[in-house]
Amino acid sequence: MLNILVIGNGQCGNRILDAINKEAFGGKSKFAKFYSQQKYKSNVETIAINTAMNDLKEMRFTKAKDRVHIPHLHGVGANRNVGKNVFEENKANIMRQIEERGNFDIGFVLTSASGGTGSSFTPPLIEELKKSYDFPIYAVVVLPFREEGTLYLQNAAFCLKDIRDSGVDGIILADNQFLKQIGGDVQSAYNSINDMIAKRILFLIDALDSEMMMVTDLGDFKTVMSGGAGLATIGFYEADKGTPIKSAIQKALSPSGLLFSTDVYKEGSRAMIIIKGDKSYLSIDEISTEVEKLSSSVGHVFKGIIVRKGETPQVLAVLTLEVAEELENLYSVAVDAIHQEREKKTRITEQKGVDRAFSQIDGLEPDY
Ligand SMILES: Nc1nc2c(ncn2[C@@H]2O[C@H](COP(=O)(O)OP(=O)(O)OP(=O)(O)O)[C@@H](O)[C@H]2O)c(=O)[nH]1
Repeated sequence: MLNILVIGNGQCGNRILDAINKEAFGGKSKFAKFYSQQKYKSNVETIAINTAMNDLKEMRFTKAKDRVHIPHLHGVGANRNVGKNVFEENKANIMRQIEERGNFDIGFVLTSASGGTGSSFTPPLIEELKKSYDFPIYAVVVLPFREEGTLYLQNAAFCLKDIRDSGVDGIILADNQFLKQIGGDVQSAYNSINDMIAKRILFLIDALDSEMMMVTDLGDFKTVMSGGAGLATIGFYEADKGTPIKSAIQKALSPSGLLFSTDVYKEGSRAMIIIKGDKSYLSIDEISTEVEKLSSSVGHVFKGIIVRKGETPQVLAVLTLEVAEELENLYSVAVDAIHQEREKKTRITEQKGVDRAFSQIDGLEPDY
């Protein structure tokens, strides 16, 4: 049995964590609190960390003892410098909360790259965890909608770089911009994206702790995640009875299955494909053909098969990337945003526009 730590930082991280708990407890919020029986055999400890009390209160499937409030106004207002200081001041408390949960085989830290709390807490938290423990830690990082504004874009660029420098064992990317194809209003898009991420992480956890016909284990996952440029994404597809397994694998690797925009055949570096379902669906020939197709373009592909009686097939693909064109696009937009913010600041200090307006009444008194 694996011991797994999942930490959700900031609003986005908290919500994805809540989606994981929802899925793990079978979606029964009322009962989950009382009968804390997870569906999965791994021991999964979840911790939500936030400066905003309201974000923590909003969680419906995460136990109160798993919600850690770090008092600082109602959040850090997308300011990563403030966030880093708040983390530093509260570091001992946060690390103690984690230490109390015991030791782990693997950890995940979930966050958005672009807000204040999650994006500034995650890099130093991972750094601290890496100093204190020797289990691998993976960051699951949500990139912003590109139209969310200059501050979010610049945060995303610096946050990702900070996470990469933190000693993290790999970064799994999910991109709101790419996933907004799901459609609907913002709240339902968030919920669907969070459910997508939760489902993939829980499948992975389940797979790493399962008896497989063809085995992939934590060691293989670590090898995949250490490939490429330290960046990865996850694809998933749940097929119905009539779908041939080769189409299910193709769909998991296609834009509709992935969390981040990439052509896996061009940008992939290493991969792990895990297929789960009743053995009547699992044609070894079809699986081998698809896996060979992928390995001929990306290099090494680990393959795992979990036989589950009566279940329709599901496919999970973890892919590390050698290059990520979409990330380069994001950085070029972020660089424009940083320049825009800087120019605005210079203009304000040079012109002192508002001060100039006020100075016109210097020395005057109202006359009634
Ligand atoms: N996928 C997804 N993205 C979210 C969700 N909530 C917020 N975001 C995205 O996260 C970014 C904002 O970060 P938050 O996580 O809200 O910020 P925070 O870490 O709580 O930081 P502060 O509120 O500034 O203290 C934006 O890019 C949002 O689009 C969510 O539930 N799901």
